[in-house]
Amino acid sequence: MASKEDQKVLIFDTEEELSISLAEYTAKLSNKITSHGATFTVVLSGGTLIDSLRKLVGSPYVDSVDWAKWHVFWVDERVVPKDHPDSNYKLALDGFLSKVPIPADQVYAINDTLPPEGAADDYEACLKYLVRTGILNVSATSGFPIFDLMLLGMGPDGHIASLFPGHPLLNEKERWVTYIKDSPKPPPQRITFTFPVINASANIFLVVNGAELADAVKKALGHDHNNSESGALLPVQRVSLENGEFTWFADKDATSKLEIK
Ligand SMILES: O=C(O)[C@H](O)[C@@H](O)[C@H](O)[C@H](O)COP(=O)(O)O
Repeated sequence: MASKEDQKVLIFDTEEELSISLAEYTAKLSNKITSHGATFTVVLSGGTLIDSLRKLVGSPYVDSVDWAKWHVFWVDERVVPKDHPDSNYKLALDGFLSKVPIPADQVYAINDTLPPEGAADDYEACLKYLVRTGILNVSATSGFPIFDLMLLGMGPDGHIASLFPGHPLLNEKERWVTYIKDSPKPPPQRITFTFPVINASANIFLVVNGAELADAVKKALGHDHNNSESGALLPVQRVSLENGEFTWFADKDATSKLEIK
């Protein structure tokens, strides 16, 4: 295990071992929260994250989790029909949600009949309604919603959610949910949580697998992470939890350029 001041980095020899640990950590966190009767609010990413969650829907974890208390959201979503191959909702339904008994009305997909602007407004309104009804807590300091767990992936350019390097959205300070129409990662039209919401999370598990992420991991976690000479921060480096725990789940390939002390 390595660590940067406020982050924990778990490094695994194989992706298989990573996925087992991810299931174990997720189930443990869920049980810790739901055993007190509370709901468990979980935010999913797209991409390979859903495959990394595969052990959670198998024994022993699938039987230990109180799925009835889960409320599921997306940190970003492509603005396509929910049955489209590019939909993060479809990806999660096929690979995860269809295998566990989370009540359908506790799974919050975007309104796929709206354009990006409307879909972002609608999703933000949904979150604000859930704050009013007590499903979501808000930070007393920032006023942004606090999710119990965000399960994130990262791109080779260090993007998380649909927050890409150099994009003005990185600086959004007011909105909870916004939209992008020129995503460098196809498809171009998406909605995404903003950094104030991501940074209000109680827990982030960031899953990084594969050698193609090694440069971004080195920049984010390496000893020159202050980037004094290597330019602007990567989006992943803008994760700075107000009052939460940020844990990296990384395989050996993704951390191959780190000098582990
Ligand atoms: O909608 C998306 O595309 C994801 O939310 C995105 O942020 C993803 O997590 C990263 O691009 C990593 O994707 P991979 O896991 O497929 O590498």
